[in-house]
Parts: sequence; structure tokens; C-alpha cells
Amino acid sequence: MTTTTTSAHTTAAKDTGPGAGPVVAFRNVTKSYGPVRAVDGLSLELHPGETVALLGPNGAGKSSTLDLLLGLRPADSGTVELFGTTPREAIAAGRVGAMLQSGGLMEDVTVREVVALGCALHPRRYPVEEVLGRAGITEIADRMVNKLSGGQEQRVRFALATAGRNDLIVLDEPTTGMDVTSRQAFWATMRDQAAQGRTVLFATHYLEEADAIADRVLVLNKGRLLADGTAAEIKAKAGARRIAFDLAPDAPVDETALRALPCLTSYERHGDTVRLQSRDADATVHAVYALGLYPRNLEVAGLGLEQAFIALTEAEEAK
Ligand SMILES: Nc1ncnc2c1ncn2[C@@H]1O[C@H](COP(=O)(O)OP(=O)(O)OP(=O)(O)O)[C@@H](O)[C@H]1O
Repeated sequence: MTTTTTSAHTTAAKDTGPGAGPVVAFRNVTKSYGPVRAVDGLSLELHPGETVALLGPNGAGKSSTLDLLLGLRPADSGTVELFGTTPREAIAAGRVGAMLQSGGLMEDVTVREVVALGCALHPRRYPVEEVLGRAGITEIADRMVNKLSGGQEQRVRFALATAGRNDLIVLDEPTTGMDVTSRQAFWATMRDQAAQGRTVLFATHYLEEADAIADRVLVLNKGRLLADGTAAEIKAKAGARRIAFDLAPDAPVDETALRALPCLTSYERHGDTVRLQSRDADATVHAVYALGLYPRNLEVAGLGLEQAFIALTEAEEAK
């Protein structure tokens, strides 16, 4: 095993700097389980220092993509490279840390013992106490692993993923089971890792996390890449805008005419409040006035990431 005396605060390896090749390269990768095509001709590249969120509905292929990336499963066709080499070689070189949903922790050991083992196995390890501190588990270091809550287990997994100086950190729904404070602390640590030049890829169902943390968002559906860009670009790609207004109380309202407004992609009414999504907000608002309504508190806004995500995946389902 290789050891290193590099300072704990050394940044990621030099060849991950600007101008270096991609950290991750998928080229036309396909993976099926029997009749289910979990990953369908996926091509993408991740670059040094990016923090990338992987979004998708249940069964979209997120975990399968991460499994292929980590070499845990072979692709049926296409190629997966990390740092220009195979996943196996990149992991053996200690360049990749991963926190997966599955995989039990050893049970009859303390938190410190399991983290110490993770550190010992890493070719570019950090000191155990530093790893415990970063994951916020110093206080529970002497507790048995099988006595931990779900959120505490997640923190131990996080400690194992950051036991050494990795250049790529892969996280599959890392904050599931964590309370709000733990989540915030977790992402603060992750931001710090990214600021040191590491590439971070995380799958999540929390769209607000993707919006707040990621500088790039990949939307997967049915194993295919539906959108790839900043959160703002994904919102723009969804195309629709939100319109909300209040109807004048007691004014006669033709519900059928409201539902038939032009360019609507969604319609909701709660009492006097109407909430719409429209492909062309100008045309819709114009038609509201043409109905002889006098909307009050009129608001027109872009979609949030969550609504954009739903609009994009629904549009794909409708194909
Ligand atoms: N080992 C397996 N055997 C058979 N089918 C599988 C296996 N693993 C995944 N699948 C199927 O492949 C598809 C993609 O699953 P995957 O777990 O990659 O999606 P996901 O986006 O991670 O979903 P979730 O958000 O629910 O975790 C699903 O239809 C799933 O049922």
C-alpha cells in the first residue's frame, strides 16, 4: 500500500486542474437488466472542480449510472472512463470516494474503528480524527455502529467517502435520513471539498439541494439524459412560466373559459385564487383580460427547478 506525507489540506491532484481531461467520460453507455433498459446510450463528461447533481424520477437510472461509473457493474456496451482510465484503476489509485445508498456497515465495531479501517485502506489517507471531525461524528466515535440512527449511519458513510484525498466524490442520495441541521453541515463540508478542486457528483431527490449546491444539473429519465445545464438553464428549457392571480370576490366566473385559456400546461383554482402554468404567459394573461376578468395580485414568474423537472419529465413521458 502506498502512503503519503502530504499535508491534510493539499488540494486535489494536479492533473485534475483546468485544461486536464475529463474526470468522468461516459460514451454511449447502455445497461439492461433483462427487459429493463436502465441506462440507454448515455454520453456525458464531468470536468475538474464541477459540482454536479443527478436528478430523475424513481427508476430513471441514477443508481445504475453511479454503479457503472464506479465499475460495480459492467456496461453492456459503450465505455466508462475515470481520469482517462478504467474505474477500477482510478479507485485503486485512491482517486474516488463514494457514498452509496446500499451496502451495510460492519456491525460489531465502533464508529472510530470503522473509520480507521477506511482511512487505513486509502492510499492518500487523512488522519482518523480529522475525518471524524469533518463528518461531525467525533462525539459518537466510541459508539457501536449497530446502535446508530439512520442519519448517523449516513454520516459514517460520508466519513468513509472522504477518508482520503479523492479527486472525485460520488454520493447517491447522501442526505436521506439526515435532519435539516445535519444536511446543512453536510453541504457546507461538500462545498469546502469542491472549493479544493474536487469534482462532486451527487444523485438526489431533493431538488432544492440541486438548485442550491450544484453548478451543473443532469436530468435523467428512462436511462437517457433529458437535460444538462445549470439550474437556470434547466428551468429555461422547461419553457413554461407560472401565473397566479386572485379573482374579484363575488364576480361571475366562467370556469370552462378559464380552463380553456390559451397555452396552458396546468390549471389550479382554490377559491378565488387561480394558479396556472403557460407556454406563453403573454398570450394567457391577455386572454384573462379578454374574458372581462380583472385579475388582482397578478404574478408571472419562471418555474422553480422542481416544476421544471416535472414539466420536462412529463413532456418526455407524453412522447
Ligand atoms: N439489479 C437489478 N435487477 C433488475 N432491475 C434493476 C436492477 N437494478 C435496477 N433495476 C431497474 O433499472 C431501472 C433503473 O433503476 P435505478 O435504481 O438505476 O434507478 P434510480 O433512478 O436510481 O431510482 P430511485 O430514484 O428509485 O433510486 C429501474 O426500472 C429498476 O427497477
